[in-house]
Amino acid sequence: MPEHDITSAAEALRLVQVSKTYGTGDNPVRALDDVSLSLAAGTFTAIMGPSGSGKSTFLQCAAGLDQPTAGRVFIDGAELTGGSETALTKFRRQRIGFIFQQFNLLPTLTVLQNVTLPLRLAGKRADRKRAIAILERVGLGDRIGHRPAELSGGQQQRVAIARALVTNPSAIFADEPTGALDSRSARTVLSLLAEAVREFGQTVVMVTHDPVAASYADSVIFLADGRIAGSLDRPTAETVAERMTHLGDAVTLRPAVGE
Ligand SMILES: Nc1ncnc2c1ncn2[C@@H]1O[C@H](COP(=O)(O)OP(=O)(O)OP(=O)(O)O)[C@@H](O)[C@H]1O
Repeated sequence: MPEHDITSAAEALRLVQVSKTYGTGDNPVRALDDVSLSLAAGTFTAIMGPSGSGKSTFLQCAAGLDQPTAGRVFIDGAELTGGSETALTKFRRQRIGFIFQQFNLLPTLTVLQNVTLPLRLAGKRADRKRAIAILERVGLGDRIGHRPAELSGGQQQRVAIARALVTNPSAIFADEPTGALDSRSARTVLSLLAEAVREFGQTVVMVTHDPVAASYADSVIFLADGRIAGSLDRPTAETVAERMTHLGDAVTLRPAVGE
């Protein structure tokens, strides 16, 4: 029997009292303040909140791109925090997929080489067949020999999705993945992320400003002032937008007399 129980095996991400403070001395900024949460494997979660509420910091700490000042992060039951930088890099390569607003593809590599790169970096065989199958799945089977500059923004983001999926990671973190796209390309990208969750059981955590993008997720977690300020299951663009408006009120009006 494995030592960890079924509950923890079905948990893709756990944050335990995670805080992040930038700077020291007179003006420290507490960007994340004692955040605890647990996300089940095979779920699609959007992280939303006003500008400066800590969304990027949350993503950086949860995905092991930065170390929290306090607290612990677990991916798929394994602790991400507390190890060396080398251990963290290895952990990221083996267990985490990333999708960024600006795609972050390597311009000199072909589409196929970009997609197989994470496998090579993780010391695995560059499984061409698997990479091509995933590229076909995202509608780019006829573009595998092209360079990123020869593709539209939406196509480049689909390459980035294929690159994130190729290692079958425990969690995929997406930072404003539709921020640089027109609305039609954005819909395609969001549908692909939702399909990866529903059809392949992937776990996706996505930071976004856009209520329409958030409506593709199974649930939304709202941040305000570095703390979790609520959540919403089965979001629609309307319910998310409404909640965001009130979140803004709560943050800016907090010192005022309560309603
Ligand atoms: N490297 C840094 N040094 C100092 N302060 C920082 C740093 N990075 C972020 N902050 C501060 O931490 C807080 C949270 O920032 P963060 O970028 O996580 O917010 P955000 O919700 O992603 O904002 P936005 O929606 O505008 O991108 C802000 O007050 C920000 O100014």
